[in-house]
Amino acid sequence: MTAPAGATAAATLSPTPALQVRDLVVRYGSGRKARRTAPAIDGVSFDIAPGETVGLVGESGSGKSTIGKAVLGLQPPTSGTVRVHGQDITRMSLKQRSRQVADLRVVFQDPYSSLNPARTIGQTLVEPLALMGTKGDTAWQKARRGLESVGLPGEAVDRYPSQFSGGQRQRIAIARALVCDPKVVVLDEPVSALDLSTQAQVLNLLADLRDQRGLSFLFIAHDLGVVRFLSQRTVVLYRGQIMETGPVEAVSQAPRHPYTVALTSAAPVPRPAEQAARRAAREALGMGTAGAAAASATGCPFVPRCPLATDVCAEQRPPLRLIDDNLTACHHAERVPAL
Ligand SMILES: Nc1ncnc2c1ncn2[C@@H]1O[C@H](COP(=O)(O)OP(=O)(O)OP(=O)(O)O)[C@@H](O)[C@H]1O
Repeated sequence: MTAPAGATAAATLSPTPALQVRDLVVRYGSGRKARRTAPAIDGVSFDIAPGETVGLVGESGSGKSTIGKAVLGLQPPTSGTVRVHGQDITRMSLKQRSRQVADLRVVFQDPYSSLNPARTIGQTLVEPLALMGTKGDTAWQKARRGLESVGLPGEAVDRYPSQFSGGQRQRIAIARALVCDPKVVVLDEPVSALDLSTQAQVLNLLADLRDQRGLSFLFIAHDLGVVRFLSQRTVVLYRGQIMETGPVEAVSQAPRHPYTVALTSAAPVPRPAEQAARRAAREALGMGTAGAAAASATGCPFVPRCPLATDVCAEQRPPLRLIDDNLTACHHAERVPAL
């Protein structure tokens, strides 16, 4: 596999991906100002195979949600393509997508704002079905079965969102996403608004539904631990570019890129000694308080994190070079001492 130039690295390529993102560039705004600012997404490519879950991780502002929005048609890409089962959906309007692309659905982060409080659960579930041409009793039966498939009683169709807990609302949001039998679901931080025990229940439910139905998930999350639970592969994003991709265990346990190491070290850990070691690792990479100041002074996200880099790069983008097919890194990265 040959990765495109720059920071782009295509994840595993399957012959008929459920979702294919190619050379995606997204710039916010318009006109000269937009052209002068760095793109929010800068040449991202990855595939998701049928039945596969790919975890998209990165710190806040790295561009995870922008990729999710571009895939869902909520943010038009500046260039690049998004294909669902081979169908190029990049230039379709939202209306066209909702009618033609039954294969693609989303679960958002916040179960409190993603459900309309004025509608019953049943009305919320039959709406996407009606758009696809399923109406009347058939739609209501599907809605009841949809609720049962996420562990809620079918009679809940007559109730309102305010009558449910956060975890139950997220189950309803999952039922709404799955009621049209999609093949690909974008999960945009689906458990980050939930408490820990509810997170585990919802993750288990998602894993079961994926395995029963052969679903493909693009699973967006900050938390590598959460990603590890559900995903087969991980894509690590930083400043709109892919830094590292690979099997989830390899990326979590033996990250090859300094940014992934730092991201792993940001995940909460239970033991104080381990926490202290990880904090030291983050400082060594310049991702602690001191490093953040240096990074913002130069605009280069990697060189200030490399303890050996005294000849600080003045480039606005990281001086990336290809180490192998799946990995790009700062030219100083290999000199960062092993942690
Ligand atoms: N509507 C917008 N207009 C202009 N810039 C935006 C807009 N939405 C996002 N951005 C910028 O695009 C970049 C990527 O943002 P995005 O929300 O995709 O990141 P993220 O990784 O999802 O962050 P978080 O985890 O905090 O949600 C950021 O620099 C952000 O400021």
